[in-house]
Amino acid sequence: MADTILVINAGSSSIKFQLFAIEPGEQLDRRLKGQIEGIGTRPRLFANDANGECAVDQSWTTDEVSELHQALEKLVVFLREYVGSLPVAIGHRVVHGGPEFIEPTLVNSWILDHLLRFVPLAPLHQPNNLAPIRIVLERLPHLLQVACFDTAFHRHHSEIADRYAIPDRFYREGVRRYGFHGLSYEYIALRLPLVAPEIADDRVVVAHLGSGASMCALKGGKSIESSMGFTALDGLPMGTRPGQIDAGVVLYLMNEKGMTVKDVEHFLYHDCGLKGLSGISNDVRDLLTSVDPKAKMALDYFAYRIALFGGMLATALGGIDGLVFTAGIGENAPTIRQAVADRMSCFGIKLSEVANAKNELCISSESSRVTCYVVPTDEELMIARHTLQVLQKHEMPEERRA
Ligand SMILES: Nc1ncnc2c1ncn2[C@@H]1O[C@H](COP(=O)(O)OP(=O)(O)O)[C@@H](O)[C@H]1O
Ligand SMILES: CC(=O)OP(=O)(O)O
Ligand SMILES: [Mg+2]
Repeated sequence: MADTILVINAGSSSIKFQLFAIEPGEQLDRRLKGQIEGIGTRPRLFANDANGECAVDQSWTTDEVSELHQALEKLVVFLREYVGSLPVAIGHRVVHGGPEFIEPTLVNSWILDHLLRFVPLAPLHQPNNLAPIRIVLERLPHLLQVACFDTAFHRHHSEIADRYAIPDRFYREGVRRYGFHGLSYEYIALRLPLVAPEIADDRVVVAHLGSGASMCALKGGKSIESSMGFTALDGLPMGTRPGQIDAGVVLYLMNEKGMTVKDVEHFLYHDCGLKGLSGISNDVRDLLTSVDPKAKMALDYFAYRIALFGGMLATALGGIDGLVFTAGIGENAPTIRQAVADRMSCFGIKLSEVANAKNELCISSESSRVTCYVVPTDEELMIARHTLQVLQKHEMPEERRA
């Protein structure tokens, strides 16, 4: 079998993974795609092979797999049996790279310790992103591991976009508007010339709507502004996170409600967003099928905020030529896309009802001034590409390195 790259995207309750073979001509060929989901609730490992056939579908009790480490053990057992050989490298999604990590980086224990410093800035993601790296470093120290950062794609924002209106010393120590979902936006930016060439070089707003949700302003394929900031709490409302919120609310919770810092952190990451607003669920599928008026209100609120941020990003771009929807909700929920488009009709956005209902690639109507697309994202493929590039540099003799 060809050399392989394993990609791990370890989230708050799931580990997504993909295995790519490195074919001649440095082509990446997907061999496996799967996840362990429901860690701590209904743990289940499933994966499909390159033909979309089921490679594994296995469930455990919560006693057997109650947390990420146990899920990783199960994944290793499966990969060892199914694949046999070790990958030549593992690429990891790491949500926060802080001010320094602006490109994919080969990890050693020094780098890992450095990345641990960003745990407070991404408490829902960073510990889980780093846990598999630590385990592999301990057990297989010679296996190359590459960290690919969600923040990196946004690190070339202008200073004005990167700042908060707080004293400069905080900016210098790293209190900046980083932005996230960069691997997804980078993938979309690379797809646009292939699937939407007429807007790829222009002013495009991309809405990554998944469990975490954000929007990005792309100018000529480069990120110039994001709805997210210092942490992945800012911007759009999400499954369990509120998005933009007056800092005064946090002060109120602490001063008037006696909540501790930890209470507030838990509240903002786990109890707010669509879940808090609806009191029903954080999952858009549940809200779309619910007849409860609160579900409708939460979805209206979601679409309203997406449209508001769309307007903000269009201003940053000096206009808007394209609107792209991606990730779990963006790719699969026509009703949400329609509600966003209706609220953004002042920009000349008009969807084709038929194309939108079918989740087609181009969903705008002929009369729309802005071309609208649904472009499925692939953060794992982006990570595999980065990992391969780092691998190539690493393996090249010193004198041939750029
Ligand atoms: N068919 C669908 N219709 C509406 N929403 C969906 C559908 N499928 C998935 N989703 C939404 O997508 C979310 C997950 O998106 P995803 O991009 O996989 O997020 P993440 O990678 O952050 O876990 C789910 O929580 C659900 O709300
Ligand atoms: C950064 C972020 O919110 O990621 P996710 O969508 O995976 O939760
Ligand atoms: Mg995600």
